[in-house]
Amino acid sequence: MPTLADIGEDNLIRKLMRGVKLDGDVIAGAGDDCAVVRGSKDEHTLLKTDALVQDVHFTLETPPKLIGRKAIARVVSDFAAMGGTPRHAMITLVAPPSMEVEFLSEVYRGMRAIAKEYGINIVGGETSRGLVLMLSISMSGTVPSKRWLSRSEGKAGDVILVTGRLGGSISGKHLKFQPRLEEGRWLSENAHPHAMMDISDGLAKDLPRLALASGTHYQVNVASLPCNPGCTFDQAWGDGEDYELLLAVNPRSVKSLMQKWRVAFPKLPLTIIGKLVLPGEGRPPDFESTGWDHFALSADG
Ligand SMILES: Nc1ncnc2c1ncn2[C@@H]1O[C@H](COP(=O)(O)OP(=O)(O)OP(=O)(O)O)[C@@H](O)[C@H]1O
Ligand SMILES: Cc1ncc(C[n+]2csc(CCOP(=O)(O)O)c2C)c(N)n1
Ligand SMILES: [Mg+2]
Repeated sequence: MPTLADIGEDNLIRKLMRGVKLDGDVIAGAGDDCAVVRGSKDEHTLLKTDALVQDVHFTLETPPKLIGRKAIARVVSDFAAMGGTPRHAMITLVAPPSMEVEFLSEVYRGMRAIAKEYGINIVGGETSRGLVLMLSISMSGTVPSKRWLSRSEGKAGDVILVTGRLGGSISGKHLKFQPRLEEGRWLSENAHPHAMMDISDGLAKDLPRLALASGTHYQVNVASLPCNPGCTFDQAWGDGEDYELLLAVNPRSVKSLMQKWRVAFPKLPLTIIGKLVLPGEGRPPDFESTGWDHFALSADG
C-alpha cells in the first residue's frame, strides 16, 4: 500500500478532493492560494486556512511573538497572491497541557500586532489539547470580482517575474517576512498578471505548480534569480518560505510594468526569471526535485 511519502502532498490533495462536488457559488475551489466564492456584485469572498506546526514551521526556541506573527503573515501572503484583502480570522489552537500560559500570551501578542497592522479582525477560534503546539488560522476577505488572480491563466510566452529576493529564509526571514499585500493589489491593478501565487514551498515547487495549473511548460534562468545576501542560486531555487510573489505577465506589458514598479516600490526588486512556454519547449511541471513537500522523506525532522 502506498504511503503519503510515496505519493507526496500534491497528489494526496488531488486524490482526496476527487469526489468533491461544488455548487455554482464556488468560483475557484482547491488548487489556488485562496478559494474564491461568490460574494456581492462587485466583490468575491476569499477563504484560506493555514497551519503552523511545532518542529515543522517553528520550534519552541522560536520567540513566541514571532510564532504568532508568522501564523498570521502566512495567510496574508495568500490573500496578496490573489490580489485581495484579508478581513476576518479564526484561530484554532492545539497545545499540550504542560505549556506555560505566558508562552501563548506572547504568541497572541504577536498575532494581535500583525492583525492590527493589516486591518484583520480576530473573531474567534477553537482550542484542543494535543501532543505539540499547532496554530491553524482561517481567514476570509475580499477581492474585486473583475480582478481576482489565479494560478491557472498563465499563457505560453508570458514573462515570469518574482518580487523581492529569495533563499535562506531559515536564518530568520521565515519569521519576519512582510507579506506583499499592497504589492499584490497593485500588481493586480497595474500589471494585470495572467497568473500569480506566493512562494511558500520554494520556486522549485511553486513555479511548476503555476505552470501545471496553466497547462504550460517553463524556462527558467536559475542564474538570474534575485538571491538574499549570502545565498546561492540553489538556495534561492529550493529553500522555500520566501513569501514573495511569483507572476506571469504578457510580454508586451513588461517594460511599462518595470518602469511603474520602480516608482511605486523603489526599495523592492521585481525580477524577470524566465518564461512560460508551450509543452515540449521547456521544463515540464513535474521535473524538479527540490523545494518543500510535507511528506517527502527530506522534510522529516
Ligand atoms: N487537506 C486538504 N483538503 C482539501 N484541500 C486542500 C487540503 N490541503 C490543501 N488543500 C488545497 O490545495 C491547495 C494547495 O494548498 P497549500 O496549503 O499548499 O496552499 P499554497 O497556497 O500552495 O501554499 P501556502 O499555503 O504555503 O501558501 C489550496 O487550494 C488548498 O485549499
Ligand atoms: C533550508 C530550509 N529548509 C526548510 C525550511 C522550512 N520550510 C521550507 S518550505 C516549508 C513549508 C511552508 O509552507 P506550507 O506548510 O504551507 O507548505 C517549510 C516548513 C526552510 N525555510 N529553509
Ligand atoms: Mg500560497
